[in-house]
Amino acid sequence: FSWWGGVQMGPPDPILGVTEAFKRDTNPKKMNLGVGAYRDDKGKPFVLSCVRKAEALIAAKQLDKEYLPIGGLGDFTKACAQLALGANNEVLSSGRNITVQTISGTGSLRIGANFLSRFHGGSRDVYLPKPSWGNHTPIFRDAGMQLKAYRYYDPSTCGFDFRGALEDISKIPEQSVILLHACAHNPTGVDPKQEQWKEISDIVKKRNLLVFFDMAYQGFASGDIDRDAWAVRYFIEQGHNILLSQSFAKNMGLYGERVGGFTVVCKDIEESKRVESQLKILIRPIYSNPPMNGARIATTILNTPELRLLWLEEVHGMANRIIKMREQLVAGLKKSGSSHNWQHVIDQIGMFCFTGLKPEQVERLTKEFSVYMTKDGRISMAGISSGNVGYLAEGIHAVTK
Ligand SMILES: Cc1ncc(COP(=O)(O)O)c(CNOCC(=O)O)c1O
Repeated sequence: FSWWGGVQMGPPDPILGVTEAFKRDTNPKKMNLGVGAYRDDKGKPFVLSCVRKAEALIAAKQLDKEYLPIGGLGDFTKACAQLALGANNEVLSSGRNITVQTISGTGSLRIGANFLSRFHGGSRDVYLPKPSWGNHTPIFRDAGMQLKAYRYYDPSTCGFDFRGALEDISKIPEQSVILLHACAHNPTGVDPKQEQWKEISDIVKKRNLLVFFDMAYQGFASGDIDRDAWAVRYFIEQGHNILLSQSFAKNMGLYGERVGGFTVVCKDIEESKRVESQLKILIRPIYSNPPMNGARIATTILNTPELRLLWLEEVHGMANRIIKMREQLVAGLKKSGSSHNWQHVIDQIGMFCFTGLKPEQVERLTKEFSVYMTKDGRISMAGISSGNVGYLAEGIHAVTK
């Protein structure tokens, strides 16, 4: 007897599906520009040496395996909030934030979505940039929120549709939730300039919107942790009591360790205690308490001066390699004879580049050159190395000339 005759075969995840197709390709020149995970210049996954050193320090302590509290490792949540807000941020000294350890950035977004669904009386509507990270939609939808969108990417310039964004945001009903990518927008790599963030902050305040910042790439975008957190800190300074999700997947390379944090900035410490109590009640029946290993690694790095310094060098190094690949790809396109304007490849920031390739051009690039990427023309810059950037430039030129 079948219990599950009614279960349909679901579509493969658009991002992870690309990797499956890549694996099946036998072309030795094949390139996987799909998944957003950093690779070094040899195309290999990269474990930061500050992580290895932290692991050795932790192992030497012979710590026990007792449960963490529901909200996670206390030293981690403190260091996580300090990293995002800056150590001497008024929010931290007045204790009006509550930060819980989550199952990486996805877990943080989902806890935030569930919290909104249960406690935000304002509106069920969450406004995402158009486009946004593919997983944002099912995360909020499955938590019972309604998804709406505001203009963000301008295909005609492969840049930021600032006017369109302001126009749409100025029409968002009061007390709706607006999701903002703090830096390194996924999938476009397009970030507002600081002057534009200031106007966005003003209009968001005028519309009395609840801000949910997703900061999955702090330090990985520009190479500077303070610069990448500028928008988050500016909005808080302007009086927005934000929600914030953080991930250490990319900036510490802790992908599979699932290290993240969720922060609610409250009116005062009394409110933060009430919110904390409800976050614990929400988390307990989902996974009870979070995994300790990755949180211990991140905390050891952040709180050990020489490891923190080493981390800052290594995250700067990762960002720099990506920026260099952007420059080399554009140089390669010019050398291949392309007459298009590829400036957006250099102007965009973070793991991804929205090339502007049309689906049929993506199709040809895959068929004729075994270059794999998502249909929207997004490429993960991390998949490019000094060894294959020339080949990629030839391929993109061939399908766009
Ligand atoms: C904007 C954003 N938020 C949150 C996350 C959450 O990441 P994690 O749950 O791994 O911390 C990610 C990770 N993206 O995954 C790479 C890809 O799109 O191919 C992200 O891009």
